[in-house]
Amino acid sequence: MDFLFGYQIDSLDDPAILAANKSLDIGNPLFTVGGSLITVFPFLARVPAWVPGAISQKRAAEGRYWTHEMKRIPLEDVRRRMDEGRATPSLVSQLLEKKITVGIADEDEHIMNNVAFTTYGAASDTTISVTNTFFYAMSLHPEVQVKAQAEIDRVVGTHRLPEFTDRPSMPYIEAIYRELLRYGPPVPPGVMHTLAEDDYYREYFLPKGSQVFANIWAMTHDESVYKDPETFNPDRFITEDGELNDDDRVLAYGFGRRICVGKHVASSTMWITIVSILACFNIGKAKDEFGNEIEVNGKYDDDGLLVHKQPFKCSIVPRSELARKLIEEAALN
Ligand code: HEM
Repeated sequence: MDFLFGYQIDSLDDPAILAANKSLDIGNPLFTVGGSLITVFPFLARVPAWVPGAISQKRAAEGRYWTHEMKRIPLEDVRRRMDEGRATPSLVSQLLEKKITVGIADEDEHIMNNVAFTTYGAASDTTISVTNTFFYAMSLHPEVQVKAQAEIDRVVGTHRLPEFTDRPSMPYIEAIYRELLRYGPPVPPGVMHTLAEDDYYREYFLPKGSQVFANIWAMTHDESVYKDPETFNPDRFITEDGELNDDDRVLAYGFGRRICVGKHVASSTMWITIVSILACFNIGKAKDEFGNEIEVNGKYDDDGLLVHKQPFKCSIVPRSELARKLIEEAALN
């Protein structure tokens, strides 16, 4: 929101975040085949919302309201701050600036507003889902952390935080990134595509206009490609010589011309998150008041499009005094 609108979020109760969550919670299930009969029988979309049983229309109307709010709140905020001369640079503020100085078409403004909102919707839940899977996987796999931290200490040392220039020298961290997106793709069924022309899949004829899903989950859990697919194992991406193998497809970003346009941002965000956290913290199982380890809840919530880890307890402690200082310095900067 900062990058898009210069909108500062101080709490999860922020009205823009509440509106975004409502919009996505209502909208995501409608997006999937099982989520609404309309996706199976498109003619049902013509049934008015007042008809008894037209649940999807009512949900769609509710979703439209929250989507409108999700766009209105940060947009009005950036306009107000520009009027008061205290807007920070952002995608939308730059466009509105341009509108005042050289003028832009209403259509362009409309597009930019929708791009900013779509980007938020597409970027937030996916990145958060992978981050939660990361904490989950680390709580269960101390041996992965030991290897990762040995690599970080060898390449970065212990007196600074990792930087993007370190990325090529860290095959094991790269393998963790790849394995996270293989093990827990945030959009397991992929996003529905519509065929632009007639096609065949094996002996099946698929007429133009058919809606198809490329099942990301099935591909990333295909036993013939990924042995023991339910196990979190970054080493599957490492060769015997300790180098990265050539499986750099990251299927979790989808396919074709509608492939995730944010995949490079996502890759950088996930990489710096993984490496910075592992540089500074040890993650493990939480303990109860008697010192016994609390089992980690392995379940995910699934709205038919996106999956999110259910809440679980874990322990997150600084690796050392030096790490604590690095964290404090980073927080102050
Ligand atoms: C780990 C993080 C992410 C994952 C796993 C992910 C995954 C996906 C997937 C599966 C699609 C649908 C692709 C298809 O139709 O085949 C998609 C679309 C999209 N993603 Fe991402 N995404 C992530 C992060 C982001 C970020 C950070 C941004 C923006 C900065 C973003 C922006 C978009 C947009 C705008 C689309 C729609 C593209 C279109 O329909 O043409 N995503 N993403």
